[in-house]
Amino acid sequence: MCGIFGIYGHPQSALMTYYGLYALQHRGQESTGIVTCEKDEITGKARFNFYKGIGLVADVFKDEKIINEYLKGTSAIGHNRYSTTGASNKANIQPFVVHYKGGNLAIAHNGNLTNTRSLRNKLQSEGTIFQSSTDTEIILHLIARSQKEDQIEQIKDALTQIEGAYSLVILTDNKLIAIRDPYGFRPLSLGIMPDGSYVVASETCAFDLIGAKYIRDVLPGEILVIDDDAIKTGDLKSYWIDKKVERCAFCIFEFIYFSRPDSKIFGENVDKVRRKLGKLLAHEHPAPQSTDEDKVIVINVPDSSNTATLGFVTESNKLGNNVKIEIGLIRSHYVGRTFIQPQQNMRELKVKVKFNTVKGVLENRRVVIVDDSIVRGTTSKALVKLIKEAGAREVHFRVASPPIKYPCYYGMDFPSQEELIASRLNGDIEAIRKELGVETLGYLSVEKLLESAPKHLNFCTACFTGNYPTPIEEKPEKYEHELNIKEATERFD
Ligand SMILES: O=P(O)(O)OC[C@H]1O[C@H](OP(=O)(O)OP(=O)(O)O)[C@H](O)[C@@H]1O
Ligand SMILES: NC(=O)CC[C@H](N)C(=O)O
Ligand code: SF4
Ligand SMILES: [Mg+2]
Repeated sequence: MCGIFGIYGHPQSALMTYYGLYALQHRGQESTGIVTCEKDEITGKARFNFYKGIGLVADVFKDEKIINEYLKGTSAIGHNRYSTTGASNKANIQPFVVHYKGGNLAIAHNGNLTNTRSLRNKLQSEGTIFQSSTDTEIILHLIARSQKEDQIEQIKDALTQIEGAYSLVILTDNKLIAIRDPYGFRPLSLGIMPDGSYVVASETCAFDLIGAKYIRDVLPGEILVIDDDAIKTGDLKSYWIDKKVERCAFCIFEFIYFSRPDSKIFGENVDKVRRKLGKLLAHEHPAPQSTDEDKVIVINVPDSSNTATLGFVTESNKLGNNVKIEIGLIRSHYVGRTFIQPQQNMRELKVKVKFNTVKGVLENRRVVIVDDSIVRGTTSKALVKLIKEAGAREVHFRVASPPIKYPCYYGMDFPSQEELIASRLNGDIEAIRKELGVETLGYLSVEKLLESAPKHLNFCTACFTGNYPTPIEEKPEKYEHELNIKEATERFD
């Protein structure tokens, strides 16, 4: 996950970044930060200002003075973090800002590197001092140590050494650079503001909020440079990462869960794909048959399964099973996404705090509940319990994605394989059904998942299939670079 944003050539770059990050809040809720580049009026020299904190965008930047007075400058980058390498602590808040032989440099990363261990060991043995326990910091050291003269060449040099998933925004004294790894795991889009300044963001919903127009995606393997020249001429320069890959591997989970339905990613509307997931789920695992006296009700798990539920219901009715869509769960909007909370004990509590049932709707009914995914099973188990307690006669669970059996090493903080319910129970659907305590359970197949997404694209499906598109010999672990694992993991208790 993680939300990244960048803007170049705008008088209110910090404010636009604030709004951009606000729209991307769903991608990371642990910490946030903004870096701006300000030109000194007299010397013309660039100065970087930054402000970062633990928490949500609106909380960290609560004091308006930070955006309006302190974070001056016409270019900026920002980051919302959902940690995948390194604890959820202050030292790991992005963007990272450094000063090196090429001037100021700031970086924000969405994704996860798969060769962090070997690179970090190598750099450390050569004397490098690390300030954080993230994978992202490695990129900075590799840029700074490059022997190349030209800054873009230094960046290219660094990128050929890293492996895994990375969508990046880099801010320098005179450029905004947007990068996507050659596999294109994570999305990154380019847009233009009405005043001609350029923006890049993880998802296009950030453009809608600030009035930017979507131009195109940053392409897999592309290093897109936006500078004063680009603003004047409209001619953006592209460079390419020197690494050939057999095929792209766009993260299909972006369509299932990560991205907002009002975004366009990988050139496709998320809403459209999500509806199709629901539609095909209705074909593969129909709701139990309704009768006129006993209509089956279908409920969504707000908000991430809303669109798939619509698809499921519309298709069920088309197929002749007259089900009724209902709002049976009410979500408190003051609780964050439970799944991205770092600690298990807090996650369970938050499911209860987050959802309540509408008893009048559920009482004595046969209920189909549609969710986008089951990871550990924490949410689903708790929800089934709540729905049964509300008096439902039967509960049928439908999942708009296949069973998650393998860990993700590319920017999704899936738990260890033992914690994944589908892996723990060896993919035995009947055993999962029993554990959830439902009458029937149906997951979408990998085949239908791929049918829902644009056919001409190549996707990563590793968490469902175990087919990792890149080498993963190192099997990176989130906390392996912490000096004090206990302290690092208990911070949110
Ligand atoms: O099996 P689990 O480990 O419980 O995780 C699966 C749940 O996590 C996500 O929801 P989450 O509540 O995190 O966020 P959302 O509100 O965006 O759906 C997802 O939509 C599932 O409901
Ligand atoms: N999910 C992400 O994109 C995280 C970015 C980076 N790997 C970090 O942990 O900070
Ligand atoms: S393993 Fe799953 S979540 Fe990770 S990049 Fe691949 S499809 Fe996305
Ligand atoms: Mg959910």
